[in-house]
Amino acid sequence: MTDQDDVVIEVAGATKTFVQRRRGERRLRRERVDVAAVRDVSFTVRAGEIVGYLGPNGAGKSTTIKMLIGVLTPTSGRLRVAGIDPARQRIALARRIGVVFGQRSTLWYDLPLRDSFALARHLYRIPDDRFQANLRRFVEMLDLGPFLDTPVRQLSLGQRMRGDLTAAFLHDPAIVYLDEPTIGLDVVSKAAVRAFLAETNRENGTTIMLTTHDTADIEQLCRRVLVIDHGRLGFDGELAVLRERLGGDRTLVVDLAEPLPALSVATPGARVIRVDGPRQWLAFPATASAAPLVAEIAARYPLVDLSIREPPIEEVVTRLYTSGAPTPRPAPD
Ligand SMILES: Nc1ncnc2c1ncn2[C@@H]1O[C@H](COP(=O)(O)OP(=O)(O)OP(=O)(O)O)[C@@H](O)[C@H]1O
Repeated sequence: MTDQDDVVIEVAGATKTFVQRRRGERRLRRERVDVAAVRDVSFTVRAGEIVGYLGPNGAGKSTTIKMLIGVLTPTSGRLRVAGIDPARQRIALARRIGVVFGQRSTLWYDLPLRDSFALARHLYRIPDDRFQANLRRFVEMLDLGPFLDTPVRQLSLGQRMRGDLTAAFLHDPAIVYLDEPTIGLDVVSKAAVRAFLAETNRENGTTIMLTTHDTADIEQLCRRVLVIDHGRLGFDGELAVLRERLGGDRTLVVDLAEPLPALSVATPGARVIRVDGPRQWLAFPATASAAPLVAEIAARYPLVDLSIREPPIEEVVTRLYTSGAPTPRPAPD
């Protein structure tokens, strides 16, 4: 199998321009304004990847996903999902994909959860053995047993989201798009959603594209991220690379044999930022190796233990959005 055979999502030079009507300068009449929501975006996703699709509000994330599921037709460019042109063969594509929008439910509000699943089975013509096996597994993983007979409108947001996830995965889709799947959930539900996504990706090889503003989702699920801003793809690569490029400082935490005043270190860019008894925190550039700093401290002070902390991903993403788009980088091979 060649690398190309593995590609399940292909976006080549996709552009989507909306016409918006705005009041003109002299407020006499509304003017037509072209808004390029997505501009010349290209990327590919391989089978089995979990990709985080990030960007500030209005960046073009939803527009991209809507083109990928065939709801919007691109103004120009080419999209292929599982070999299918989404806008032209939306129905054929529906069998291959699942979609979860955190803010909107695909479940039937007046029906018990179980009936929404039965409808999905009917709609997607899921073979009975497959349906039963998937349902059993997902209900167990997401702890949905106690709610199966509850009408959806009586479910909490977290219970409803777990129901939506089940509905999206029941027909064994090859690709699932999730738009803010953990928005508004408590920590327990967030953890359940993330564990479910990680497991279905691992066990079923489901390709997952995840739009989120929750940096813990990214941290825990996505090795690769795409960052879009003002409709343009600004970064495509590993989260670790993004962090390295924009991360600012890492922190070396050292435990000394005794409490000491702030250590005086000569390693360029390193400085003590906090002292608490025998423990001290030293910031040093994320792009630098920790080795010289560790060696210096070990040689000059009674070092007992150490650990290195990466900059929080929140900080990295904020930096990315506020610093302008970094140099585009081709998708990793
Ligand atoms: N149907 C539409 N008609 C006109 N303009 C639109 C339409 N849909 C989106 N836009 C515009 O396109 C741009 C991108 O919107 P999009 O919804 O794709 O952003 P987003 O990255 O998903 O944002 P958010 O994080 O807020 O959901 C915005 O400027 C938005 O106003």
